[in-house]
Amino acid sequence: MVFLSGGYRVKIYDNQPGQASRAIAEIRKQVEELQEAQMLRGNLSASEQLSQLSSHDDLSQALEGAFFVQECVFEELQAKQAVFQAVENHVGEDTVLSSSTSCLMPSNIFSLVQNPKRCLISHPVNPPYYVRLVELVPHPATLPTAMEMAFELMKEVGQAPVRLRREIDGFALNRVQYAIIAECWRLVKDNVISVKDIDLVMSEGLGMRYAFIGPIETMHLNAPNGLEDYLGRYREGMRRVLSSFGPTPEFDGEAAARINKEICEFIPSDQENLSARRERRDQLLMRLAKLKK
Ligand SMILES: NC(=O)C1=CN([C@@H]2O[C@H](COP(=O)(O)OP(=O)(O)OC[C@H]3O[C@@H](n4cnc5c(N)ncnc54)[C@H](O)[C@@H]3O)[C@@H](O)[C@H]2O)C=CC1
Ligand SMILES: O=C(O)[C@@H](O)C(=O)[C@H](O)[C@@H](O)CO
Repeated sequence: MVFLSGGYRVKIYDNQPGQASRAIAEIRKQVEELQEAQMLRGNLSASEQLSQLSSHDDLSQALEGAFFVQECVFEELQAKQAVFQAVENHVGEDTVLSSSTSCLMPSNIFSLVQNPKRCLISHPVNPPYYVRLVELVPHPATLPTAMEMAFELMKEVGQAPVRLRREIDGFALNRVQYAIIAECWRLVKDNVISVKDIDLVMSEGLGMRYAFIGPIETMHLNAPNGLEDYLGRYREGMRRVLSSFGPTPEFDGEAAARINKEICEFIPSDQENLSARRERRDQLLMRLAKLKK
């Protein structure tokens, strides 16, 4: 949907028979609903965007003419390795091959690829149509031209790409996200705060600021004379609090059961309720994205 909004021809392949055509039906439904709600991205109408979309049960047909591949298969290393081995047989030397992986290292994913110079990670953030960040992470052999091409493509289709200078486990987004999750989990596990309230700490606290400015700029703006002033005021407190971070908590056992019970109390886990809350989330994210323009 993001690439369609940028006016590109998009060809979908899935190795489950019928899955790609089901995706087409779902995308058509969503694109038409977005246009109805005046939330459709890009300059083309829903019908113009959908005319650029096709599904294929044959991988070579799907790849014919492709200059960029966005792999989106299961988060399983062997599955991704097999996909890129197959894909490489049907594309030109210059076609950029990218993976959506959240956490698998590019040097592992592309380890079986003959020409890894054109391979990289382009990690979106769920839901990518409304959260525009894309992390571009190079394989050790990735050419700068491949990173540059992916960066320009993502900008062109309205995403917000960032570039990592080298691969690292979890990239940037999930390293930060998991550090936050670890401390939130610990505070709830240790009965310091409830699940609902720790989520409000983010959504009504840090998230309000981080929706517009990042952590470092927040520090810079939080003290009269900028970042150095902030560090002068809070360096000791930061050191003391950070030194209290114990080992990574276990995400299972009694704490997990209790936390799951609590979240299901304020977000009932019936599918209808979850779908309604996702729809509300997406509307708010789209309004926030428009506000930030
Ligand atoms: N959905 C999202 O918003 C985000 C997803 N990701 C990453 O994207 C990838 C996909 O995750 P989901 O979106 O949850 O998709 P999913 O796991 O729901 O679906 C994966 C699809 O890949 C297909 N597939 C599996 N093996 C295949 C093969 N060998 N050839 C062709 N198709 C194959 C399956 O039939 C299935 O339709 C994962 O690596 C995930 O970490 C990362 C960030 C955001
Ligand atoms: O929050 C995210 O989008 C990231 O942690 C991910 O990359 C995870 O894969 C997952 O949320 C994507 O569905």
